[in-house]
Amino acid sequence: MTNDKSSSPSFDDLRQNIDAIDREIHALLMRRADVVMALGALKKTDGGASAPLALRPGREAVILRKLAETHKGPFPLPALLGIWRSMISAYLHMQTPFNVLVPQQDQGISFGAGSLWDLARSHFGAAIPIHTAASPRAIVTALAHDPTLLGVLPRPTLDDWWTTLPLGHADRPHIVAALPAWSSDGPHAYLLSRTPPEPMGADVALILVRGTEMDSSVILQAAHRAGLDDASISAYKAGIDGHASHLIATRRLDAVAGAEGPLAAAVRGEAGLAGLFAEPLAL
Ligand SMILES: C=C(O[C@@H]1C=C(C(=O)O)C=C[C@H]1O)C(=O)O
Repeated sequence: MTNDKSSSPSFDDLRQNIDAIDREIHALLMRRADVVMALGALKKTDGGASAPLALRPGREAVILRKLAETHKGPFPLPALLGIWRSMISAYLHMQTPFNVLVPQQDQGISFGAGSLWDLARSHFGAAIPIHTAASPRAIVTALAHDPTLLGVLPRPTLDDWWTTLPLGHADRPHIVAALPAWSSDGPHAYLLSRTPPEPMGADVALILVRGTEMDSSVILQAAHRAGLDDASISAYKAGIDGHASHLIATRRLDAVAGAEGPLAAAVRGEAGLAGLFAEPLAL
């Protein structure tokens, strides 16, 4: 028989199947919420680490990387990663509420091909509040005053906000992630947070050097002498006041702390870690 009901499930059978799976997914999401909240409570009591933000950008990057490595089958990996990004942001917001700032993009001001708002929305998902700020620099200032804010900033070659990052004390805005989390052509934007940056496995460290040295090759030579053998200048800005800022990228995280002294000496200025980010996944 060709229309044997037992061998080919009906529309109803299949839809009931989907409903049962959806109930399981929902129950698992609620279970994950309980665990995340327990973790959030632990973060508040453990060693007095009552950070205003529970954000762990390194852990988030590791979760996505593992997902990309183990995924098989026809369901599109970007869709899967998008679900996880949205999920992680919502859980983070349950632990410690936060707001995201993106710079306003008026007509004529462009921070790259896409809009930073769209980039932020797809990174954080539907549930996270996003607001505009007057400028990228205004976001750096806002974060310095409010540790529950996150900022999505344009690439450093498109705007000089990075020259104003404070250096020195630990509780200051850092670059903690690159957006989007997966990309065929590298970062389009950086995520700024007061959360201290943490290594996550496939990282790029960014060192900000501010001083009087205008020649980037002098800075690079100093970086190489300091052990940053792969260092490259990722952005450069000369001021009208005879001062220049350089942003140096390196994967030598082990050498970063020691490099700051020699770099500061080379520019007769200051040098410090501007942040760390996980390389976007190249799918
Ligand atoms: C759950 C945690 O807190 C946040 C939420 C995460 C998640 O939902 O997986 C991951 C990292 C953190 O940003 C954690 O620290 O593990």
